[in-house]
Amino acid sequence: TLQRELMPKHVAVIMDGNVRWARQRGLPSGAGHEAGVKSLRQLVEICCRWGIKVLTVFAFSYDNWIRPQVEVEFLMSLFERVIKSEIESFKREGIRISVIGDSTKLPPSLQQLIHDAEESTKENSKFQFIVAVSYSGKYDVVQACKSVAQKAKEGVIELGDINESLIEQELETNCTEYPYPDLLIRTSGELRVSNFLLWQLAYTEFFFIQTLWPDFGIEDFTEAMTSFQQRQRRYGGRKP
Ligand SMILES: CC(C)CCOP(=O)(O)OP(=O)(O)O
Ligand SMILES: [Mg+2]
Repeated sequence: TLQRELMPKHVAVIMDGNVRWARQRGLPSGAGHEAGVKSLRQLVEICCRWGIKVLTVFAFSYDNWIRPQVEVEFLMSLFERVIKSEIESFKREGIRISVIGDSTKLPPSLQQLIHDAEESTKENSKFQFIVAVSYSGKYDVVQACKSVAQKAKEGVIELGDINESLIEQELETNCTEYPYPDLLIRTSGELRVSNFLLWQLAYTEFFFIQTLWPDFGIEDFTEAMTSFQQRQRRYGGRKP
């Protein structure tokens, strides 16, 4: 059984398999994404109940912009619908929502919705829900380095000042006090990171599961948690 004191602080999830789930049922891709929203809402509830502090989900990769326009437009409208339908319950449940990624590519109405949702929940400290939308792990590192380079150019810092924490402060995960996921879960059997968080995953435990995201439920999450709680994290050290 799971032990509360061994719960991870920060869980990251690559929600994958929505389209395969839909195809298996002879449904359009949108039906898979709609079903995926239910899995996500359920996971947020469980994380809150189990005392996890941060959940980061990969909702739309910067590389997903190459998908068929009809699917991209469906996803953009789905994100709007979900924020509108969930924002009040997030406020009630003390959930802070943060969005990371290149928001400039999002429809202006979605950008506005995200801004308002972040503003109206930024004081909530019980649980932080980070949604990566139009996000690229490599670009996150690039923009952080650019900020540091700018400070060096302005003479605000010396080259000798540049270290890991200076760069980490500029990463898009600087919106949370727990920027490093303890556990990364990827569904649907794919065994890759797909340009999600990169720097932040340096010492993250990985858990891969065949379940397609729309089918992911408390049994799957319990399996991931059980596996995580059995891990010995040595951060480069060796077995005693
Ligand atoms: C946008 C993203 C969360 C959707 C994840 O599922 P997917 O569209 O990659 O589905 P498939 O891997 O089954 O093609
Ligand atoms: Mg996929």
